Amino acid sequence: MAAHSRPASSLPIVDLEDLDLDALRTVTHEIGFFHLTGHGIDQRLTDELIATARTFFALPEAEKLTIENTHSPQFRGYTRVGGERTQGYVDWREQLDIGPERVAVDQVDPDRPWEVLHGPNLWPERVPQLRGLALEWMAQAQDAGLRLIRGWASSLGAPADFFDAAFADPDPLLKIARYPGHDGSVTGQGVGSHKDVGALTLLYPEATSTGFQVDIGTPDGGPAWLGVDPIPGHFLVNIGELLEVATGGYLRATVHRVLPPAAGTDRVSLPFFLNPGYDAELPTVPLPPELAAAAVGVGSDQHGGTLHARYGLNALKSRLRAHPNVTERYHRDLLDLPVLKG
Ligand SMILES: O=C(O)CCC(=O)C(=O)O
Ligand SMILES: [Fe+2]
Repeated sequence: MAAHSRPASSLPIVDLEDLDLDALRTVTHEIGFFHLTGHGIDQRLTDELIATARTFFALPEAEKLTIENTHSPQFRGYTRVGGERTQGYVDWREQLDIGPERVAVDQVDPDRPWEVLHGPNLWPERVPQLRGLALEWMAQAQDAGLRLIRGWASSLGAPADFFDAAFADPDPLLKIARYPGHDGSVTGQGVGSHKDVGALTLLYPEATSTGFQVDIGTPDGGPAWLGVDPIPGHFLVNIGELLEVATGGYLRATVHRVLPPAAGTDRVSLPFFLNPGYDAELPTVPLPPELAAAAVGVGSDQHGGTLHARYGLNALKSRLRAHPNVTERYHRDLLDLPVLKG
């Protein structure tokens, strides 16, 4: 446990229907996390997706492993409990990773190694309704995310469409995650502390779920974990490293983690990562002087490495680290690429 732990309390609420740009900018500068309402994502669809995800996770392990990500050079499909790493330590969750349905690239351009991430999803035959539900839900989440992106651009004094070109053909990622209850004997890590690597994350946690924590930091730079309880019907939103880079650190990509739920319970969540296309680079926002004065500069990733403005590099670096089994099987050659070492 971190030295500083605080009881669960609420983050500010942002209403996307009636967006207060000053409030949006301030909360993203100061905390980097908020609850979102007015998002327009159909609650019945969300509930149905969660229920269908639970049907999938309840399948026999052997059935789920028919779509294990070890069958996907694009890191799509199912990750078994214990199959993922954050900061080198094992995470205690199982998940399905879903991206845009694309054709795999035959001849990857060595200057654009992230092309290895383009490809098809792996869908469970036994739960055929998952595909349509997940893709429809992702489309709705993407609409909400793009409205937020325009809000941030406007709130920083740039034209609302400042980032639009980078999101013309985006590469979002939906993780459907389940954290099994755990008695702490193997690990205390549901998912370890990290910043998200894309532009922004819309997270839907089930209303009763516990264990999500945000590092709001102590004045002397130490960790201070704030437990965040879900508000029914709301999403939790945070920005990722790309928006931190694009604003010289004015907007904050904040470290967060999930603790395993108590033994005998579990937690299902839908983190949706809205990202530009892999090839795209987010343009740097020319901040007005009063905001530029408060920009702290860009931090490093959780390994002390460089944050990249080009999403493909950030994404590939994080996928290679998080899923060593897929990396080992298909992408050993990429580990030697100088651009991915930093
Ligand atoms: O499942 C959650 O609640 C959060 C997961 C998360 O932070 C992530 O996958 O990046
Ligand atoms: Fe995250």
